[in-house]
Amino acid sequence: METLHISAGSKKYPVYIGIGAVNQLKSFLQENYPKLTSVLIITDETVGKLYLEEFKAALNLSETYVKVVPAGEKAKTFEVYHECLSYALEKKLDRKSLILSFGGGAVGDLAGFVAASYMRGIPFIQIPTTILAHDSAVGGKVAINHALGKNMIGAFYQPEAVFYDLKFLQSLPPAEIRSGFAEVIKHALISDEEFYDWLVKSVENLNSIPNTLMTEFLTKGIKVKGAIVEQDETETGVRAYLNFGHTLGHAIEAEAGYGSISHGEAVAIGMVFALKISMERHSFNFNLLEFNEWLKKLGYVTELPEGLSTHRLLARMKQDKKSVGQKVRFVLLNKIGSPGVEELDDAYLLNRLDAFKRQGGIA
Ligand SMILES: NC(=O)c1ccc[n+]([C@@H]2O[C@H](COP(=O)([O-])OP(=O)(O)OC[C@H]3O[C@@H](n4cnc5c(N)ncnc54)[C@H](O)[C@@H]3O)[C@@H](O)[C@H]2O)c1
Ligand SMILES: O=C(O)C(=O)C[C@@H](O)[C@H](O)[C@H](O)COP(=O)(O)O
Ligand SMILES: [Zn+2]
Repeated sequence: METLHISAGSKKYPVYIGIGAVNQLKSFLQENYPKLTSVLIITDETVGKLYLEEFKAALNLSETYVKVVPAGEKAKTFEVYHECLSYALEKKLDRKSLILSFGGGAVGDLAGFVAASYMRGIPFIQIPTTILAHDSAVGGKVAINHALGKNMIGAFYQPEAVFYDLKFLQSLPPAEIRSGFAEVIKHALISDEEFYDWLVKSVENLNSIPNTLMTEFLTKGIKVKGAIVEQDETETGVRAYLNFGHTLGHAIEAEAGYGSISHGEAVAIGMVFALKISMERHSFNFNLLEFNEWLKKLGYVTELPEGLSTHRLLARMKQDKKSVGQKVRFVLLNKIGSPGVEELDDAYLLNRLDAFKRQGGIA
């Protein structure tokens, strides 16, 4: 079992990683919340069916309520958010209650935002169940989507702890493994060449990742994320680097319709595009062709989904949270491990998007 510590602003919290991590949750609650009045587990239909009974039995607490939300991006809506708040009020949760977010990134983002806003904030704990959530469970970005943009309504609100039990990952379908692994690639690309080279060398397919390898790249990824969050909790500077691949990625998710392409798969396309621009604008010596081939071998699509308008994608990118005065600000790399944020001109971006679309990616 590995334990990391994140210090974000005023909050310092542990991240427990490993098979069986969740078995420590009950004693953590007993030690740290002696006056706990009730617990609300927020989970989704899929995770609930697979693991809720086992999870509740391991917790074995009185005054435990459960809210099951739809799986995937359907959880990150105003309606579901409202339902969770109503449920918490009906069950009389108070400021000594605690929310347990049990699921992937969508559940974590939703449950965290419920916790952040219920009675102006009650504590919550992340119990991630996807590879992707090595990213989303750490760092305190919590949010729901708006038709006009991804994660547009939310807060920075840190969890009390993260219990990352890797046994849950065994039931992930291939598409979710792929989605989550994209954020691992992102963490490698923005942090250091050694991590990136090791990752490319070690991961030749996503079908049967040995536990030791999985633990190693997830732990490395969390370390990269934690180090950045510790420097800049609320994204006034370097935290934007964690958005590498996301400016186009989020635009694709919103344009295609939330949930019709997974977050990680959209980010993978966004990273290919961002790398291409990085190479055009900087003397960045990177083997993009090889990267693109590696992604394809792992099962990623590396071109824009069919039917998306580049004008509309640009309009979405102008609405991105990093934008200032409707000027698109893009995370680019000077080299692996050396990201920066650059303002890009609309006409230039549209031209590059059109070429990316026309050529079917980088080819
Ligand atoms: N807050 C952040 O910093 C941050 C970082 C990255 C991504 N995100 C957000 O996270 C979301 C994507 O995360 P995700 O892919 O984990 O989301 P998710 O919660 O939608 O999970 C993906 C799918 O896998 C299923 N699932 C979850 N755990 C499972 C398991 N153990 N076995 C089988 N199926 C399982 C879910 O039911 C769902 O259908 C996006 O909304 C994205 O915007 C947030
Ligand atoms: O933690 C961050 O900061 C990130 O940007 C991590 C991203 O992987 C994640 O998808 C995040 O939710 C995107 O943030 P947003 O502010 O662009 O919505
Ligand atoms: Zn992301």
